[in-house]
Formats: sequence, C-alpha cells, structure tokens
Amino acid sequence: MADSLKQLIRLLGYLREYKPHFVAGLALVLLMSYTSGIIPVLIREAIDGGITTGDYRVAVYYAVLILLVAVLNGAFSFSGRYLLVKAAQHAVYYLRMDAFGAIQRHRMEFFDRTYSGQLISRITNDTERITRFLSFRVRMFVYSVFLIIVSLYYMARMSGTLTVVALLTIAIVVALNTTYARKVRPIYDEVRHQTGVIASISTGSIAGVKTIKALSVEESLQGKFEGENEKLYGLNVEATKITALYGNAPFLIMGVAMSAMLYYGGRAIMVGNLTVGELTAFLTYMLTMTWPLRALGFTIGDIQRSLAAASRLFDVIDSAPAEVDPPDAVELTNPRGEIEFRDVYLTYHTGKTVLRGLNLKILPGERVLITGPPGSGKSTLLKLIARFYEPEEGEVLIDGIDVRKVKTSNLRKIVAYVPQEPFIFNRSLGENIALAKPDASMEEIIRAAKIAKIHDFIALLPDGYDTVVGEKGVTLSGGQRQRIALARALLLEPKIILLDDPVSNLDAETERKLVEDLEEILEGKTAVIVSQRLSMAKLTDRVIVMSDGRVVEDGRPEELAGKGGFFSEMLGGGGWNGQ
Ligand SMILES: Nc1ncnc2c1ncn2[C@@H]1O[C@H](COP(=O)(O)OP(=O)(O)OP(=O)(O)O)[C@@H](O)[C@H]1O
Repeated sequence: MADSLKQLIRLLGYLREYKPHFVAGLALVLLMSYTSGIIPVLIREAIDGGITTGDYRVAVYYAVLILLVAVLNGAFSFSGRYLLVKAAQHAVYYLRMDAFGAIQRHRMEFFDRTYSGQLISRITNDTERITRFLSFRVRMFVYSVFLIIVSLYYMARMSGTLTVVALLTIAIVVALNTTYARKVRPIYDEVRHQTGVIASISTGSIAGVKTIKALSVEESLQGKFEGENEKLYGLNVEATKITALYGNAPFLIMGVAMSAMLYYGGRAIMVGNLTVGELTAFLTYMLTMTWPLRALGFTIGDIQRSLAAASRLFDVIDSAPAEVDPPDAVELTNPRGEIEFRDVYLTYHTGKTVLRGLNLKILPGERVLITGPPGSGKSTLLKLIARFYEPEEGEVLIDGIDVRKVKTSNLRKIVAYVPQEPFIFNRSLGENIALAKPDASMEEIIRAAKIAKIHDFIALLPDGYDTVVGEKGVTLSGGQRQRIALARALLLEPKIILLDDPVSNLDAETERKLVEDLEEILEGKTAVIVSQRLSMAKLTDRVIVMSDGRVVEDGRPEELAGKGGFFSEMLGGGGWNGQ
C-alpha cells in the first residue's frame, strides 16, 4: 500500500508543468459529479412544487433549470476530460522518454537478461495503461465516488430507510463488479498473451517462409497454429461466460432494489411520509448511479495494475546507470592501437565463466587471427575490447589505459566492432553507413563506402545512397551487408578494428574478394579477427588459438602450422605453404 502510494506520487511527478491542468481537470470532474447529483433534486422540486400542485410556472422553471444544469454538466465533462487527457498524455510522454533513454543507457548484460518483447511491452503496453489510468480511470473514480457521496447526501435528507436500501445496493454492486473485474482480468491477460503467441507464429511463418517451404513443414506448422488458436478460442469463451454472469447480475440487483424502493416508497407516500417527487428522485438516483458503480468496480481493480505497470517502468529507469562514463573518464587523443588483457576473468549472468585469467598483448598495427573451437570465448574477447562487457577481475587496456576509464564516445571512435551478422536498419544506405556519425558529410560517407568497396554497387542503384534497405526497399546479400557494416565502422576512422567471423556467411567467391579488399581496408590499423577460416589467417601476422577461455597457441601462422595443435589441424594437413 505504502509502495503503491509512492508509485502514485512518483507518477504524478511526471505531470510536471501540467499539474495545474490535472488539478483543474479534477475540479471540473467534481463539478460534473455535482451537477449530475443535483438533477434528481430538481426533478423532485418540479414534481412536488409544480406538477402535483398544478403550478405550471414552477414546472417550467425547473425544466429550464434542469436544461441549464445539463448543459453545464456537458461543459464540465468536456473540459475536464480534455484537461486530464492532455495532462496524462504529457506525463506519459515524459515517462516514455525517460524509459527509452534508460534503455539506451543500459549495459549489454541487461539485454542478455531481459526479453526484448518485454522491453517493447514496457514502452508500449505499460505506458498505454498508465495513460488510461491517469486520464480515464482517475476521472471515473473521482466522478463515481463524488457522485455517490452527493447522491447519498440528498437521499439521506429525504428518507433514511430508502437511503439504507440504496447504500446496501451500492455495496453489493461495487463488490460484484470488483469480483467480476478480478475474475475476468487474468483471462483477458491470457487472451492478450495468446494473441501474442498467435502473432509470433504468424510472423515467424512469414519471415521464415523459405525454410518452411524448403523443409515442407507447412502441415506441422498448421497443426501448431491450430492448437494455439484453440487455446485462444477457449479463453474467449471462458471470458464470455464470466461476463454473461457478472455483467448482468448488477442490473438484476439494481432492479430488485428499485422495486423494493417502489414498494416501500409507495406505502410511505400513501401514509404521507414521502412525496411523489422524493420517490422519483430516489429512483432517478439509482439509475444515474448504475454506470458509475460499474466503472468503480473496474477502476478499483485497475489502480493496482496501473501502478504495477508504472513500477515496472520505474524499474527499467532506476536500474539503468545514471551516466555511461565515470566522472574521471579520459580521452585518448592520439591512439596507437595497442591492446592488452591482464589476468582477465569474465562470467556471464548465466553463471558461465568464459575467460579464466586471460593474458594477451596485441601490438599497434598488428593483425591477429583469433581461432579455436566453438564456445572457447573468441567473440567474448572482442566484446571486452569494445567494452560491451566488463571483466569481473583483471583489466582490458588500450594504449595502457583501462577501457573502463576511457570516455565511451572516444572509445567508439578508436575501436570499431563489426558483428558477425550486422544489423542493417530499415533506412537509407547513406543513413546506415553514417549511423555512428549522423552529421557525416556525403564525401565522408562515400570515402568510407569506397574503402569498404561498396560504393560502386550503391552508385549504380537508381536512388544511390538514398536507397532504402529492408522491407519494401532493396535487399542486400550477405557480402553487401558485411561491406555496409565495414563502411559504417570505417567512417569513424578507427585505430582498432574488430571483425567477428566476417566471412562465415559468405560464399567462396565473395569471401575471396573480401579477403583481398580487407588487405587494403585494414591498412595501418590494429585488427583482431575472429574466424575459423583459413582465408583469414592469410591476412594476419599472428594467430592465437583459444580453448576454454585461455590462449593455448600463439605465434606466426607459419610457426604454428607445424606444431600439431588446433591451427595445424585447421590447415587440414596441407601445411601453411600448401594452402
Ligand atoms: N551474452 C552472453 N550471455 C551468456 N552467455 C554467453 C553470452 N555470450 C556468450 N556466452 C557463452 O559464453 C561461451 C563463449 O562464447 P563466445 O561467443 O565468446 O564463444 P566463441 O568462441 O566466439 O564461439 P563461436 O565460435 O561458436 O562463436 C559460450 O558458451 C556461450 O554460450
């Protein structure tokens, strides 16, 4: 409870300069409740003071008054809703910005632990729920509670017994609606989840259509889809059953209450304890309250859930590092490109220890091939140089400085990491190359593309560098994607270039060309290349073989070729010169 209050206060803090709008919106909602609550009293006056006494002018007077109050009620409702929705949208705008910023600041490890779908849901579903809460639920809550108070006040002044009947009815209906909301919500959550499952099977089957057709697995996929579709159907039927039962029960109870009022009220009128106007007012109150009572049941259940959504978003925000760099971070102005691992240990969040006391020094301008069996920690080594992960023990140094002490923006300029499967965004080729330097000039982009040997291909496209890649745009081959990623990396003129398995997805001819071009691309840079391919060894002047997180072979390729270890096995008995 105290926790929920804290979340609520923090959430309201996001209203910032829109707090007055929010407060004014709430005040207008109160006025709206009041104007709704006063109408039955005016009806009573019209009946008792005009209709039953035959005073035509009194009846007309109240009719006009009711019309005026109704117009006011509409105006309050409109402006209250407008102000609250505007304020809520602003609060959620800031919240979304905060959450997105925090996600950007999070370290790689966070993304290993968190499902991307969950994060997307935080930014989309959770913020949507909070918007609804701040604009609609809060409004309905305030409106309903205040309307009930106003109604009970006027009712109590007319008849104690009838007010007790009304009060009992209110309690039962709110309890029923709250139970209904509590029962149906988990099912609707499952419906939402199941709809997601069906969507992901559909997208998977569309994205992976080639594999599905190649393996002829359409039928088994259809079977899987059918199973999930049946589940969704079952859930919807269950929700409908609960809705049918609980959705109608409150109307029945209201009906019972009104007939009891009519019976008791009728007798009270006959003995002169109640007027016709008063009874009509009571019945009108019951009708006026039917919908607010229903909304109240839902709102009560939703407060907790909306605050839980807010709390999930706050968790994402709070767990992100406030600053990416430590305050004493330095810049390397004239990097030489030396890399050193000093007794480095790394364990991933899964508990898997990948590096165990790694020691390694790579000299400026050296070209090193890192090879070894799968899972031996080769890619991890590259990721530590780029500081995607930080060692739990030991240090990774560039030019003798711990990478943790180098400003991230500076480090990204010095070290370029080209992943095995580079991500090409659904944007233009020019934007994709200039990703790390959005203000790069066209000359810079073209220069990088030329060095990466992709310029000629781009120049031949009708839209050149403005050609959009991806859905509804041009499709790139594996080799072209690699070269775009290389151009992207080269744009910042890095001193150190890290290539993670650059040729694994390429055919022999594309691989041969890339190796040839890399000779030029890597000119004057320290290069660390992870690969199992011999073609890559041809490019390098040193080979390091990793096994189980340690260096087991280290030397010039021609030296290692004859040693009978992993590298000479990789040569397949052909020897270094024989290749
Ligand atoms: N982000 C991560 N979270 C948890 N474990 C990881 C992560 N990345 C890698 N690992 C694990 O660490 C071990 C080493 O992985 P790494 O990718 O460094 O090996 P590798 O030698 O490059 O393998 P490959 O040649 O198959 O790419 C593997 O067992 C892998 O499952």
